[in-house]
Amino acid sequence: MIAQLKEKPVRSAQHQSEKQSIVLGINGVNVYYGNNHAVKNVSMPIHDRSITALIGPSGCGKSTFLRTINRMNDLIPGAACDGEIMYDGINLLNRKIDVVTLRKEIGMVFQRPNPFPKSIYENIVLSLKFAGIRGKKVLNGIVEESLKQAALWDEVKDRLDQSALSLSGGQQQRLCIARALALKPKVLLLDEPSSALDPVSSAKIEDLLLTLKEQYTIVIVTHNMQQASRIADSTAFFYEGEVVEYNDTTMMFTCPANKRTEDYISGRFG
Ligand SMILES: Nc1ncnc2c1ncn2[C@@H]1O[C@H](COP(=O)(O)OP(=O)(O)OP(=O)(O)O)[C@@H](O)[C@H]1O
Repeated sequence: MIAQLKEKPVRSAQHQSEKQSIVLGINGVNVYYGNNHAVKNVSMPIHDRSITALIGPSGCGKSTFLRTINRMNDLIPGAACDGEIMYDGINLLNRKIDVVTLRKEIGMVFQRPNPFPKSIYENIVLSLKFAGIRGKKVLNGIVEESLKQAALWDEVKDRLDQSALSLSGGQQQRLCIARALALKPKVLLLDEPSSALDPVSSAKIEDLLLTLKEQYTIVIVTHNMQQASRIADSTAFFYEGEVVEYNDTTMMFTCPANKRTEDYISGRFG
């Protein structure tokens, strides 16, 4: 039988008191591409309504690990994983879980903005229809709410029927964030979401993430040390597939426990 993910609990004032509870409990996760052991025995907590940054040199397994959380790696031939990613009492790496439901709960935004070649409105509505949400009034409401959450509404409310491709890169990326938010996820995974953007658009994304963390749990891969130090509550330093250090971000950047972390954040390699 296919195990369904449980209904998402309603967020409430009581939920607020659990702010630092663990949303994703990651225990001994390994990921392989054939013989390449890309992620090695990774364990860490991901706390509720916080930003966790994954940093480390190119090829150290950050994106692979991120994609494993919502099972995007399943789509890669030859990829395999083991270990536990516990979410709401369920191991997300269990082959039997419904990945479509999982990806609604744990949404993903990629490095390059990838809107559909459709209108701004359709970009959000298509995912909702796919998720079985119907009714013009309901759909319109969610479109407005998610565009507002992504700090894009004021810029696009008078041109919802225009092509998403007519937006700037930064606007397109905020649209992709709105598209993910429309499905009301609990967790948002972002793989270098501002690396393809200019500094002004990048700053807008950072501001947006700081606002969104009041409601969502965010995990972000970034190459930008300043960005990690500005926005992340916790940071994990990956090196050759392992998490060498995981800590409160301020601690990691001011007082790294490991020499390799220190060398990386001070720009000696990577
Ligand atoms: N689709 C794939 N198929 C096979 N091997 C892959 C695939 N994606 C990544 N790898 C390998 O897995 C290892 C980790 O790569 P990954 O992209 O996760 O690292 P990363 O830290 O995110 O790098 P970057 O910062 O450059 O994006 C590398 O050895 C890479 O070659």
